[in-house]
Amino acid sequence: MASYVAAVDQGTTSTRTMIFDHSGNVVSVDQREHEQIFPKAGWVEHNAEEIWANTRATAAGALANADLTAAEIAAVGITNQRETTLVWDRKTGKPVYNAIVWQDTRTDRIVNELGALGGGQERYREKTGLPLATYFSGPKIKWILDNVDGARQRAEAGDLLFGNMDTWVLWNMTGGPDGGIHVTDPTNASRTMLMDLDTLSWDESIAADMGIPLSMLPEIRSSSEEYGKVRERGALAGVPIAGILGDQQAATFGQACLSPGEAKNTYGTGNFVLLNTGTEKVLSQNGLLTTVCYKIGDKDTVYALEGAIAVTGSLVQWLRDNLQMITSAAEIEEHARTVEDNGGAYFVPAFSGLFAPYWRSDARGAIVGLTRYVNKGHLARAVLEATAFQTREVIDAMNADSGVPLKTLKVDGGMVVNDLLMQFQADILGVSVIRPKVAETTALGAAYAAGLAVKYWESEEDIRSNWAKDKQWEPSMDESRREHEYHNWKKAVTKTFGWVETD
Ligand SMILES: Nc1ncnc2c1ncn2[C@@H]1O[C@H](COP(=O)(O)OP(=O)(O)O)[C@@H](O)[C@H]1O
Ligand SMILES: O=P(O)(O)OC[C@H](O)CO
Repeated sequence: MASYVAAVDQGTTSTRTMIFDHSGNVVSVDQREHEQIFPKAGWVEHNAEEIWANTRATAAGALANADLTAAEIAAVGITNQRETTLVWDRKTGKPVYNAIVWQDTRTDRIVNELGALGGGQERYREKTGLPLATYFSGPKIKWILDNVDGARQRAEAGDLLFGNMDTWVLWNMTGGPDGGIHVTDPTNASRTMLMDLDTLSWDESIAADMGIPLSMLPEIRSSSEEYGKVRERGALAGVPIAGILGDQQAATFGQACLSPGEAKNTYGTGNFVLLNTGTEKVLSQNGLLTTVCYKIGDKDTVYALEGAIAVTGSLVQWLRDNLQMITSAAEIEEHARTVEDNGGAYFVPAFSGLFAPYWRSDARGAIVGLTRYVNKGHLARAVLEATAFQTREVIDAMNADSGVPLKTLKVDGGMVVNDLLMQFQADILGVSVIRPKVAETTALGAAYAAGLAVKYWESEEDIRSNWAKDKQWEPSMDESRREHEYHNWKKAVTKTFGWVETD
């Protein structure tokens, strides 16, 4: 048996390949960022060919960094930014348009039109577990077919393929136009708004309403099984590709949230809280998504409730790149530490409208509570606090849906190195916040899915026993201040509603 398992993590801002050992420790990593393309206000795109080039480069880089060969890798898993939508030509492998990213709001009008059809919002919520929103893939596919010259005819003729980034990476890794396999898993498919959550198959009537030919949709397989082998020319040539999980579900798996009631929060470009609800599909009454958590081989499907928050770490990036107020993401903590509190300022980053629990596409960002007193330190604090307040809102919704208040929160992602944020998170939630030793839980989760399929790991118990705590933050804010701050935050949120006037 080969000694390691690899994972490709195709994220919103970068692509990395990581290699893990049997204890779940990181043996090697290679990472490349890709361009964020903003053609118009509210539009966000990626160049899919750049992403595929970065995938190839990081696979080779990760092997080289640890002086390994493909023969030492037992399996590779794929995890990815979810919902981001690509349509390409099956014969040439060329995308017909850039990938439309999950944060993109151009499908506003399409979403409103779909809501006006028979069944409206309720039909989508019951079948797919999702509210009608610009976030999901189906309306993005429709936009491409409606707006790219000739795309609809080519799709109807069977010449075009759709995929999220898992499918794009898998298809290319297994040969592209030369025998590439066109497959996805239920965690990704559950974010397209085209999959029936009970049957885990494409819903023909929803696809028909969106004008999407079924022939362009990938086959839905489980999250953990051998789909194919890496093509001979690839750095990982011959290695079985044996796991696919959307990145937030992968982090849930990598955090060993394997029993109902266990939850994690990933702090990346956005924040995503997932609560394992077991084999029961719970429909939220409080603005959360119902989604597939994972499906391991032919075992029963495990579901989750999800609080998806569009803008958290990307607000820090915005401060760095658009305002040049900081030169690195880490610098925000230094500024925030120059002051005791937010000075009365609250920053609601509704750049893509508001996701959970509001689902308001008419909201846009606002900073409220400004006076002459407010300085750079206060704003830095308000930026970090926005992440923690938004998390509190989705955890409150989860507690209301499940009826069982969360006692601890496992955290991971790029922002959890920020000590001030983690302490404020524990304070504003009133629960302990726990960071694991291996914070790369997304890639690790995909590696586990792949390693389980090839018997590199025996069972999910291995995942539990590999998990270890690094650091824990306990709440220290008094109750009245906590509730006062949270009240102000909720008031600030209402100020962003209705900014965009859609007809
Ligand atoms: N020290 C820090 N404090 C606050 N935010 C940070 C810090 N370091 C990184 N970030 C934020 O974390 C995000 C990157 O996290 P990552 O998990 O790599 O994101 P993704 O997987 O979404 O691409 C960026 O948006 C960045 O602004
Ligand atoms: O790539 P991330 O970590 O920003 O995650 C993006 C989510 O999957 C979007 O739903």
